Amino acid sequence: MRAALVGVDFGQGDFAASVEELQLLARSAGADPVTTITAKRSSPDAAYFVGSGKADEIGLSVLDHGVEIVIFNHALSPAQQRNLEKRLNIRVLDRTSLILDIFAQRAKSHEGKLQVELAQLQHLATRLIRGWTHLERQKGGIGLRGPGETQLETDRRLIGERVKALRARLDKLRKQHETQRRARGRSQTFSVSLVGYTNAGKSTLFNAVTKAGVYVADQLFATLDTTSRRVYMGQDVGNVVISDTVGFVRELPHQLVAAFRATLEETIHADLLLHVVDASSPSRMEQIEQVNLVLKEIGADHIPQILVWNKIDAAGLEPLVERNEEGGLSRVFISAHTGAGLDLLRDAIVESAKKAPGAQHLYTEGGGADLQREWQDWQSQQDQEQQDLQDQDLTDERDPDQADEAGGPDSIPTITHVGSH
Ligand SMILES: Nc1nc2c(ncn2[C@@H]2O[C@H](COP(=O)(O)OP(=O)(O)OP(=O)(O)O)[C@@H](O)[C@H]2O)c(=O)[nH]1
Ligand SMILES: [Mg+2]
Repeated sequence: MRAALVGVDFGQGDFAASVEELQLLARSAGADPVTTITAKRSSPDAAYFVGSGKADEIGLSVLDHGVEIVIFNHALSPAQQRNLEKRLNIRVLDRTSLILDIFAQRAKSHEGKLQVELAQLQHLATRLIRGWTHLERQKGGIGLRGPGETQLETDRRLIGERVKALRARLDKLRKQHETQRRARGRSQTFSVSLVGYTNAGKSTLFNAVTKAGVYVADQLFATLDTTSRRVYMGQDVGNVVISDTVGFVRELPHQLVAAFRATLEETIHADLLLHVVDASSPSRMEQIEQVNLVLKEIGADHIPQILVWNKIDAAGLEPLVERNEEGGLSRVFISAHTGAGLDLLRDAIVESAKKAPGAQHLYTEGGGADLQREWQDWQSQQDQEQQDLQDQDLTDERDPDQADEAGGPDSIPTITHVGSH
């Protein structure tokens, strides 16, 4: 499906990287991005997110490139999405729906599928407005219409019921997990979760570490999900359970974070987080921040964390262990690909396991001088970019053409895409 991508630069973070990431996301969802339209604004336009002039520019681009779908790199309000679809006469997808769609395609387990459906319905519920014609057409369908109820109320009620049922089932699964976790006696086994931005190299590292262990249990724990493995870490520590997890992206939809809480349970209950970072990515600092935001959201921000600077082969760095002023581990430089530094990482895991529980060595509590400098540089760079944007004369016109909020029959929200697959 030929797609036009739209990114608006608000002067926050690395805009080019963010647009590049949208291209990856679009491709992951099965779209073929044929053109990218960018704009610079200080704040979103209420009616179209971009200004109406920009919207028309997108419209021309759609015609020029035979585009079938327009994908925004932002969360659009239901009204903005509707107005854009009306003006451009084409399906418009926002970033949240795009990510939800990728998750829907990837979800393999029963639980994963339930979680995605829940997230999709919750997202859909916010854009439910009058004129949901495909249900309208089935009007009179059995049980679809209660007496005196409008279609909208019926739709809301149906979604609400489904959401409730999904929540109940997920809750039950969560309790089962909890029981299993207790039965495993996880207090005896030190558990490590690999977390990090998508594409940081978590799975590569997971494979490298589980193979690199002196002893690797081939067999997967039935009670863990398929991405957890037991690795023998030597006499002092014994077995350690290592889990690979779902990657994070910036602006991970809130519904998705909530729905995936159960999947991320291994992360919440881990004794140590290896926060894997793509050291060769120019936006690594921003990615670290985004991952930490999600960790906070799922209540895993209190867990000791070691930053794993991965892909040093691509970044031109050497294997290294960096410590904070108190001598705690803060950063380990490795390449999951070449295997460089994996021995250092294994030592770091062993050291953490020996110190646990209690030893907090969150990099946020210091880190080496180099890391601190890197943070400061990045932050002042962010400040500067923000300042530059404010200094500019932003004359993107405001749009008075606020479309009717109630919506007529032609302002139908796009729901085919977010239905379950
Ligand atoms: N050059 C280099 N590439 C690496 C290294 N580690 C991983 N990669 C590459 O980075 C890409 C992403 O690796 P994955 O292991 O799938 O990343 P991930 O973090 O599991 O990604 P998600 O599952 O999408 O969150 C792959 O193309 C890997 O081959 C490394 O140390 N050096
Ligand atoms: Mg992975």
